[in-house]
Amino acid sequence: MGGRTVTTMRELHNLAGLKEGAARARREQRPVLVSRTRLVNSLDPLSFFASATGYRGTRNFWSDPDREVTLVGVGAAWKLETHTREDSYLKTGQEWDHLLKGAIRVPAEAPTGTGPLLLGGFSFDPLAGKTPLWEGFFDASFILPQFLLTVTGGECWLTVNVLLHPGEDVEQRGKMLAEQEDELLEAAEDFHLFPPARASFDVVEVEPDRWKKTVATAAREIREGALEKVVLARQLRVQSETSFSPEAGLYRLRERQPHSFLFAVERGEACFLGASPERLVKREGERLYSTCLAGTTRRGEDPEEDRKLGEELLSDPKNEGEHAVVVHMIREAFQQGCSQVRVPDSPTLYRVRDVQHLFTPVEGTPLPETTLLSMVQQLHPTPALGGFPQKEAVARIRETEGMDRGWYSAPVGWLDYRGDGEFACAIRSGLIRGREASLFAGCGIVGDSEPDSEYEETKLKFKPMLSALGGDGR
Ligand SMILES: C=C(O[C@H]1C=CC=C(C(=O)O)[C@@H]1O)C(=O)O
Ligand SMILES: [Mg+2]
Repeated sequence: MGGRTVTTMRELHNLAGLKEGAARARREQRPVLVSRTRLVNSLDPLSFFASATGYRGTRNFWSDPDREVTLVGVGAAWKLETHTREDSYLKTGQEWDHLLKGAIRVPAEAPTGTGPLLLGGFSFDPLAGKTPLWEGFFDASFILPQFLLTVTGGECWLTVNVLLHPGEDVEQRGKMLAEQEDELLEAAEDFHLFPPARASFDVVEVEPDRWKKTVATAAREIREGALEKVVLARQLRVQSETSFSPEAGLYRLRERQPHSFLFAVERGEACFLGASPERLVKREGERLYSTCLAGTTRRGEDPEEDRKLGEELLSDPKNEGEHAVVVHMIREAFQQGCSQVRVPDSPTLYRVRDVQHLFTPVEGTPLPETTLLSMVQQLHPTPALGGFPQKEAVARIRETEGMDRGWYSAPVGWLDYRGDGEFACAIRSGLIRGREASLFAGCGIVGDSEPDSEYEETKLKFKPMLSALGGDGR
């Protein structure tokens, strides 16, 4: 009884925004976006993701390492999917701005991470050849979710987005949305998340010897001055007898990688997911943030060894070199796009479950013409993912890596109507499609890189995803 009354009230409330939107759509003879945001009962965002089974293929999950904002989008009120060549960042921004013109928000202001926002990302290199592996993952692919759950500041918000076309029956539309919304929330509330069981699967390393040779050649050419640094990645092919599940993967990643971004991008039958410790760029009003994360060692068996390894990393010239190239490039990009750029003089350590990295945060105040996406364009790929100089390094990866990176190490994240949002570098990640998965890991190669130790480094970097698939964390 009570539930029905609330729904009726809400339908009336919804209708106000929808009617205004419909009138505008009719007047301007174009689609108008209406977004309504409201507080809902506390929900586990993963339950919301997992129970939205009717929306498979469009689901997106995102969380920053501090768990300040967790976003789960299901369904698509609008999609942007392009295989463009080089201007996909700016084109995405233009299309988004166009859609937002005349958009109606009820209420007009709500917390960051609510309201109309896009979830998705970009491919690593739009100029690279495409293979069936990444089918469904465009060079730019963003979804404005039909339903967006936002967990922030200890509260849960639900945003419903609808694109109204001229002449649409809003009463009918409003009724349908309210029903779908109720169904989704009820399903999420009733859903019980259980720790997923261990899984067994076969792992095949794709041409590890060839990869080591490519590393040796790259290091030699770097010593000869061809370029300063290149990041070379390799792939594991995983096969199981049963289908891999994105929700089980996210569950394990959330448990085991508390200091990383968590992301899952579902497109069609496939899901790209991971737990990356690396921020590409974040915009929050008048602040822009990035991080330089490059240079790696393992975790110790005990606190003493861990500390010792960390100290060795901080003073190791090879890793310092790998890191310094990244700091140099990101600092320059910030100096072009921002004022008041702040970069510490020396790196500290960033520790996650399987590795420790050299870490330098970067901060600035964006110039008036600087947008989140213009910074993505400036930065991606940083020398932590591509190399330096950027164009030469990416061309080198395209020619020699011999695999389709797709979205691995590319920008993945979100962007809202205010121009705020955040993109992570999609590393420690993998693509699952039914009973198959492809995992990716790479290393920054510099002049004194040794193929065997870089190979060991990739083994550590595969661990989060092997364990996310249900392996024992080999
Ligand atoms: C390219 C990856 O890591 C980058 C990020 C941190 C440390 C790195 C390194 O030490 O080589 C890499 O530049 C990856 O995990 O696949
Ligand atoms: Mg390294």
